[in-house]
Amino acid sequence: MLPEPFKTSDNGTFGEFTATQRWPTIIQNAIDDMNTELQSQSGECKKQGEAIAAQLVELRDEVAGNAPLRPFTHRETEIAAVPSCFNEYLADSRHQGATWFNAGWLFTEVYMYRRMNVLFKTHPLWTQFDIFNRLKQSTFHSSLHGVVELALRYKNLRLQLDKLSTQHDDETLRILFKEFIDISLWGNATDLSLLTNATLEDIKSIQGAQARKNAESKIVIDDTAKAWDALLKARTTARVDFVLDNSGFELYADLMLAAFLIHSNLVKNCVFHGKDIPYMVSDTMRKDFSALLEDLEDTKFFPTDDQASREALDVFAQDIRKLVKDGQLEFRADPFWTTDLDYWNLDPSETKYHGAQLHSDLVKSNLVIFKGDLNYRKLTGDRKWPRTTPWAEAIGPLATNGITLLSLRTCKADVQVGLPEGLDEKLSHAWEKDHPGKGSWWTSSGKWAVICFHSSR
Ligand SMILES: O=P(O)(O)OC[C@@]1(O)O[C@H](CO)[C@@H](O)[C@@H]1O
Ligand SMILES: [Mg+2]
Ligand SMILES: [Mn+2]
Repeated sequence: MLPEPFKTSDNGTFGEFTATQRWPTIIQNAIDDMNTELQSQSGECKKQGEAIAAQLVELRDEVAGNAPLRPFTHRETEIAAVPSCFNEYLADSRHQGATWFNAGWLFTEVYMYRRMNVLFKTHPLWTQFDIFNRLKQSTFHSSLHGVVELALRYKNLRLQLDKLSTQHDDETLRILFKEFIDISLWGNATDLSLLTNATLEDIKSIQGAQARKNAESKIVIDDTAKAWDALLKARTTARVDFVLDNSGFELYADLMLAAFLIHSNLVKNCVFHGKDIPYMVSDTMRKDFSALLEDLEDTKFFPTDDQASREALDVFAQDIRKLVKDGQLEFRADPFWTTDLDYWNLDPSETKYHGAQLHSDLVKSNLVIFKGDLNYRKLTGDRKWPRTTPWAEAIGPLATNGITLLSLRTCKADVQVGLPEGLDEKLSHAWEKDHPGKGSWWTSSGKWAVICFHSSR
């Protein structure tokens, strides 16, 4: 018998907190950004925008008032191309009486972003407007320091990668792989000290290893070595896929990892899977991918009077553009990724919303990297598994249907599996000290991470 998915009505859970406290705030932030945007609009555009803002207020009140979850109307479905999986869920006998604060957390959260998108798609002058764009861009802009630091490191390493791959210095490549995985995992410039413009010897040295140990202590499950072995087996012609999470620095770190894999001749090409609508506030759309490259080359967006830094940013952006032009890096955005379907549907059995299509393509990949917490929730069905449940059990059909996967997850939700006996109790006890009654929320704090691999080949 499968455990139930987490619900927004589960007392004392982070999911309940997210629904009741964070969702109204997220919508209010969107209303505020809309009102800011409207100050520079006029005429019909302003009129439509004001209508959207008013409907966002209604949506906020609907959520805050714990209203029933309504199906999308025929008109909304037609104009906004809403996949019918949402209405199917709401029509399902098991989900009758669903309200915002009493329904599946995963479904309701994804449904909320779809409800917001419908408001824009049903106003002709606003169909392509990303209400989260201002926030995405300002967040990336404020990460200038980490962006420049990483660009300098990369430029330094880039020169040495050719040598490493011809010398077959796999040990150094393995260490660098781990570095780039860690940076992609945390999606920010946490611990760049290991990639200072030190020589490779330094990185291999004792203090490099010590600094790495410190960063590693927060990674409570680490299958990096298994992913490394999978790449070594497929080296020089491997394909690696990234099911993306956030735009901005996290996407930048993912691009760094992809460039490292390709230029170290381990991997031939990478496929990035983004979102087709604005989603979870910060998730990556095609336009965010293009904007990131433009931002790197924009002296106003990333001002630096340091010539070396300026050059490092330009070199990286040009390197990525070349990989795209040469077909070694591809960006796709299948509608499946923004449905409420969990990833047990990445399987031949799911033939309505592209699950089967994506599965037949992803089995050709040597490694599918799923980034972030929401993807982890979808891999495990966001279910109330005991936290020691084996990873292979929690990912259901993905354990046997031929996809080789790696989840790089910073822990930001209630669901957690794969822990050794006793660890949850230990970390809950520690977290309880500063968070009375919320000890189990250590898995929702973003302070710990897991790197979970599985291959059925
Ligand atoms: O996928 P990400 O960006 O790592 O995290 C997504 C997230 O912030 O949103 C949901 C709660 O609103 C949770 O899955 C998680 O906290
Ligand atoms: Mg994330
Ligand atoms: Mn995200």
